[in-house]
Amino acid sequence: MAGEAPELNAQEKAGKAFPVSWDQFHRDCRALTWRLNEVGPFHAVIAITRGGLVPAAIVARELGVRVIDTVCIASYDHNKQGELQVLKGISEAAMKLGNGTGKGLLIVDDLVDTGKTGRMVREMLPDAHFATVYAKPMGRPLVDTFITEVSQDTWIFFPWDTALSYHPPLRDGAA
Ligand SMILES: O=P(O)(O)OC[C@H]1O[C@H](OP(=O)(O)OP(=O)(O)O)[C@H](O)[C@@H]1O
Ligand code: HPA
Ligand SMILES: [Mg+2]
Repeated sequence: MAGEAPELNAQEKAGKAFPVSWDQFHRDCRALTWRLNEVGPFHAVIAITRGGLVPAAIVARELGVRVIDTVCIASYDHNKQGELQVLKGISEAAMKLGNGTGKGLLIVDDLVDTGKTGRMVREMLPDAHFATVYAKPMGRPLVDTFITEVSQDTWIFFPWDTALSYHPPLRDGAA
């Protein structure tokens, strides 16, 4: 409608960009594992797909955990959050390993932003340990262990969503 402010998506609201390289991400996952090593051992890792798959693989490798399950949740269409959709729940085998409550299980995701996704998985596994590589203030209280906090108005660009590209020099008007 005329005069109404257009709805801003998360990235437009964010404004600040925090690009993460593969190398940085790998180092941050290793740093996360150092902290998790003090908390475990864990019977299994539960990756929140898709973003949690990459850190879950690295963390599981470092911790020597061979059982990895997924909980498949979609909410962001590019950078705008919609309704949460559980596309696949936690498997019966993983549920059994966590005694039905998640005890001894490690949930891994790439980040918490509003915390909606994390909250949903916590409800499924209330006694599990929840770890993310990055955290924004709104989601932070939901996470047991994380490595780097960024402000709520920052948008994190993960290496699997980005590519190297030409950047014009400052004198040609680059920001
Ligand atoms: O704390 P929240 O505001 O809920 O946001 C965090 C979630 O959003 C992203 O997943 P997304 O739904 O984009 O799916 P993807 O992992 O498949 O990219 C990210 O990987 C987290 O899982
Ligand atoms: N970056 C990438 N994906 C996301 C973010 C973010 O900052 N917040 C929620 N999903
Ligand atoms: Mg995700």
